[in-house]
Amino acid sequence: MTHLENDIRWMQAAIALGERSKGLTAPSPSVGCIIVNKDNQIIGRGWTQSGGRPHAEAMALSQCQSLKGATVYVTLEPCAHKSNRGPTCSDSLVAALPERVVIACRDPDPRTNGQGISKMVAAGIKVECGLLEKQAAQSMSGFFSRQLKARPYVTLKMATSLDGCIALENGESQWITGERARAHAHLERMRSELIVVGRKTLEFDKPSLNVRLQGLGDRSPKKAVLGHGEIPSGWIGLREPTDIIKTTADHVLIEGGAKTAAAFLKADLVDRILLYRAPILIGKGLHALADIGLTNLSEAHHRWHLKERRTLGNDQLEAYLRI
Ligand SMILES: NC(=O)C1=CN([C@@H]2O[C@H](COP(=O)(O)OP(=O)(O)OC[C@H]3O[C@@H](n4cnc5c(N)ncnc54)[C@H](OP(=O)(O)O)[C@@H]3O)[C@@H](O)[C@H]2O)C=CC1
Ligand SMILES: Nc1c(N[C@@H]2O[C@H](COP(=O)(O)O)[C@@H](O)[C@H]2O)[nH]c(=O)[nH]c1=O
Ligand SMILES: [Zn+2]
Repeated sequence: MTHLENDIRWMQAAIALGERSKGLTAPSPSVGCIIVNKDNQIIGRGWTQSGGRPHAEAMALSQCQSLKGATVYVTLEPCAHKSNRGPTCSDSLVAALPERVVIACRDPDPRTNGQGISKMVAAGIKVECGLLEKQAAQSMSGFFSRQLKARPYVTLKMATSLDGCIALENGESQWITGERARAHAHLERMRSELIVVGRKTLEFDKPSLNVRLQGLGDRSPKKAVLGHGEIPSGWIGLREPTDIIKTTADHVLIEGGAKTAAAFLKADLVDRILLYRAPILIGKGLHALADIGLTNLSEAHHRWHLKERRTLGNDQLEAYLRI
């Protein structure tokens, strides 16, 4: 394995650690950190804890005796700002003095942005930034979206038939996709702070919108309804799609129906589409999307690119990111 391949492997592991707390840390990012000694063995692992503290680096550092000759892999630039909620990670790293710190993404938060790197460089630590930057930024998508676009990261989920329907004409939609696809969708719920459905879906499906995966029930997010009627107890009411900006969520999952999905697309608020497609035909049913205001076919192209494709039982999942 080359030096670069080795760095990539550890950074991928750090990204996977950060993903563990996605959905739990808002408004903080879910950072991952791995520390390896001079023999390339793991001596510390950390990820941002629930509520945003302790930070990933603090957790990983607490497991190490000495960082002599060590390399720290971290998905986000170590923080440089003072907080009464915990130590400043760049100061902690300067005190621990590893040989190298490899960072995926520079922190866009102005309290750190470059200052964490400068402190460590000034202390004589070799610092490299930019390894697997895109992949790491995707793992902290909600944080980057709030910092750079001042809104949460929005995923639209649709469970369709082969012919693009999400329900029969009479509204029946449970179930289109099979158990494995639905379990995967529950993992997506777990990584969100808020799930949104439209008023018709609320009335017709009476959905639970919780995480029904063994041991992960406490990772169920908040739920919201888009519309103008009464708001049931325990739900958040959204009068229009842009109301998600006012919530505390960094990752929002839109679970439909057709009018709600179209409303978020029309408002240009969708960053990612999860298309779960079952091998069934519905024919005269409810099409996945209501009007999105398209007047010209050329406007529809070059908006989405396929990021991932996988088989889940009998169903297919395609994940698309906005271009
Ligand atoms: N297979 C799947 O993945 C899914 C299937 N479904 C199915 O979809 C069907 C329901 O879909 P559909 O009929 O399209 O209804 P929706 O669930 O999308 O709800 C429509 C309502 O949402 C509100 N709404 C929509 N757009 C806006 C907007 N821009 N601003 C404010 N409020 C808005 C309105 O509420 P109001 O009238 O209060 O103003 C509207 O009546 C059901 O049969 C359900 O089973 C649902 C989810 C997923
Ligand atoms: N029909 C359908 C889905 N429907 C979505 O799931 C909601 C029901 O959630 P819950 O009550 O928690 O099970 C429903 O209102 C709609 O948003 N999802 C899928 O993965 N596959 C499916 O075939
Ligand atoms: Zn920190």
